[in-house]
Amino acid sequence: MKIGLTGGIATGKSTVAAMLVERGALLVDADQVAREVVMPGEPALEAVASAFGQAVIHTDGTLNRKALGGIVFNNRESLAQLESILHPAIRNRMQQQIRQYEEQSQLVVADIPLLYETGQEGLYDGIMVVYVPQQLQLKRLMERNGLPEEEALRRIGLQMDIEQKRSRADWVIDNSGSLEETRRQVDDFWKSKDLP
Ligand SMILES: CC(C)(COP(=O)(O)OP(=O)(O)OC[C@H]1O[C@@H](n2cnc3c(N)ncnc32)[C@H](O)[C@@H]1O)[C@@H](O)C(=O)NCCC(=O)NCCS
Ligand SMILES: Nc1ncnc2c1ncn2[C@@H]1O[C@H](COP(=O)(O)OP(=O)(O)OP(=O)(O)O)[C@@H](O)[C@H]1O
Repeated sequence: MKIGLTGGIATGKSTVAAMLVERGALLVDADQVAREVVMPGEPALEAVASAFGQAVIHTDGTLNRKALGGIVFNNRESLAQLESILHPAIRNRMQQQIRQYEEQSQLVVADIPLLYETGQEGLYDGIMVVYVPQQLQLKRLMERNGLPEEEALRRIGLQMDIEQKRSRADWVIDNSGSLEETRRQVDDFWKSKDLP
């Protein structure tokens, strides 16, 4: 079985993914794959450099993620342009990894922040949404990334509303309580699927 794992920025996808991995799932992480496709020598990095200029490339040839984030998270058109370069490469690489992992584990989890935004529900047997109310999402994002409220709200606003994601989910993990409470819900999911 392969499931998609999503939620909003800082709602706890990585936290829940780690719990699923502890129980034996194999994980494919879109944020990590997004880093792999822009390693030096990759065609996507060349395309990013042509589109955004040398200011987004460090002198050692690696991507300056902070500089690029500063551009695209403040300008929707630039973000759309970056996505049109990266998303096909990310999606291809993820599907390859998922096919390999399916031979090795009964549960493959694909952690994809923009799963609904990019219409990928149909690729999975079901979708798990990691949910916290927006106020708590804002608080955790500000604390983790050291962002001022205005900037954190802007980043949240770039994604589909978390309530909407929750209502579309096959399984909801409510991560607004303690980590123990979250782990209990992950365990319940595991048992409900008769996983080993
Ligand atoms: C702009 C980049 C270089 C900034 O890198 P940085 O290391 O600062 O952030 P990181 O990649 O860890 O992302 C942090 C969070 O930002 C959010 N985010 C990232 N990309 C996007 C996007 N296109 N739209 C909305 N939110 C996004 C996600 O919730 C993500 O978990 C990077 O986010 C990127 O390459 N984004 C485009 C690729 C993409 O869409 N990735 C999302 C997974 S499909
Ligand atoms: N149940 C919880 N209680 C308290 N803090 C939590 C809980 N779950 C997660 N956190 C904290 O909230 C922050 C966001 O969690 P996490 O990094 O797992 O989210 P994410 O959805 O993977 O984020 P992103 O979209 O940015 O990749 C982290 O600092 C994490 O330590």
